[in-house]
Amino acid sequence: MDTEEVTASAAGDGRPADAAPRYLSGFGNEHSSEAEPGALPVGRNSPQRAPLGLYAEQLSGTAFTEPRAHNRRTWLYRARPSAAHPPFHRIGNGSLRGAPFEETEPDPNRMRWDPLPEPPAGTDFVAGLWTLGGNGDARLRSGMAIHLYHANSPMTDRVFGDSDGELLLVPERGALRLCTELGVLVAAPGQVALIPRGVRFRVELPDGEARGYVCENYGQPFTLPELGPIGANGLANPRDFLAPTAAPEESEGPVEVVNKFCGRLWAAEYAHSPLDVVAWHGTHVPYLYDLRRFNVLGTISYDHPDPSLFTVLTSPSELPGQAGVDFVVFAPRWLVGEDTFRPPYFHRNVMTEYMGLVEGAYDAKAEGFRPGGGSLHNMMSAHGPDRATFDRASAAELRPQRVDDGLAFMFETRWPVTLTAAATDAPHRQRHYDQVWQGLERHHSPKRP
Ligand SMILES: O=C(O)Cc1cc(O)ccc1O
Ligand SMILES: [Fe+2]
Repeated sequence: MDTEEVTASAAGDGRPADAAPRYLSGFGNEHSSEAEPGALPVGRNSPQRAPLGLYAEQLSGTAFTEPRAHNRRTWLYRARPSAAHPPFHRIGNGSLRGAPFEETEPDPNRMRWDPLPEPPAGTDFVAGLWTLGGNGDARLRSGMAIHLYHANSPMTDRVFGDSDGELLLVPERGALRLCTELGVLVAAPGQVALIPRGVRFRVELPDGEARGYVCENYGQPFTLPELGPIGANGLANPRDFLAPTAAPEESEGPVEVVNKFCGRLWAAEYAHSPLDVVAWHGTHVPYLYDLRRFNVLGTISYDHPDPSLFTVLTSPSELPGQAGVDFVVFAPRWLVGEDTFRPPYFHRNVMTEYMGLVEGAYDAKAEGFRPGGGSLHNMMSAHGPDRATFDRASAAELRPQRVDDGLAFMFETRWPVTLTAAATDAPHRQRHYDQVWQGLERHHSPKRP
């Protein structure tokens, strides 16, 4: 039996329950699932002979010795051990890059991009990955990378696994059907999915085409932020995170297993599908989260709180409060602040902010920030409302106001982001982004004492 099964319709993705994958609810749980009764050993992980002739295999996402609260590992019971494969050989990286990022000089300028252009026909998820930039070093398991994807073809006879980090997928157009070693997750725009480090998966495209964003986190696995004085509830609620249930694939090979290892792609031809896990239990699991389930908190008196209040997931670093990367969502909410400039304020931030837009518009930008596009405000760069937004919000009548015309998000990282050459030179980079802050007039002349 699986632990606490729920259906995707309970997850609110609008799909009929019978066609939907079955999910397990909870964040960080010791989940378990078996596709056939008796496949999961009882009372031990490594019996002399695993049930049903399966092979037992441990997948460790954290060091064996990490504290219990952080430890992540999963036991897999599979038709063939992952070890049964020929050597990996290098394959082309396409537009995918990894840290350290050294193709360009770190640039303090504010940047904005339009959505990725159409890919050539036959582009699958892996081929459709395009790296914008990042920081840290995958070899030191530290830092992060920002990728976008645009794909129009399902992955057939190939699966992908990332040794460098976990992948937070943020669909913007078209759902992703993620067939993973632990089962199936369907992530539609408005939802996010996380594939843990090393977990292999294939991406199918139920809508024929898919576009979105990826945060590749080389550092400590994403976890829920502390709630401090907020109390025991709020922000992203743990039970809204959904893990898959075992869904083994039968297919014999050949299957190309693509492995991202220290920034480069390698491949080995397996003679069987590596998605052949019949049962599993553990904590190193993929999950799905519906951003509209986020419990948005904000002021009920005055001023604009810092967007840390919108943190869905955080990857802590060794410095308290300085995340390797935070995933932050600007979900529909009410604004009621009295005598308050309500949109995001002008600011310069030691943390680096990459923003993307899943749909609609964002309340700091009147135009130019498009769904599928993105902006980068690197360490200490000055940004905030564009001129049109400043003028509008400074004059607005301050009634309770619902902001529900968009879904924006931010990857906020402790270290500056260095761009790839492709991102710097991209035809879809907006060359005149600075102009959105032009025309902010002087309204005051300081008086000399
Ligand atoms: O720059 C941005 O739009 C993100 C952001 C939003 C906000 O409400 C406050 C600070 C901040 O960096
Ligand atoms: Fe900002």
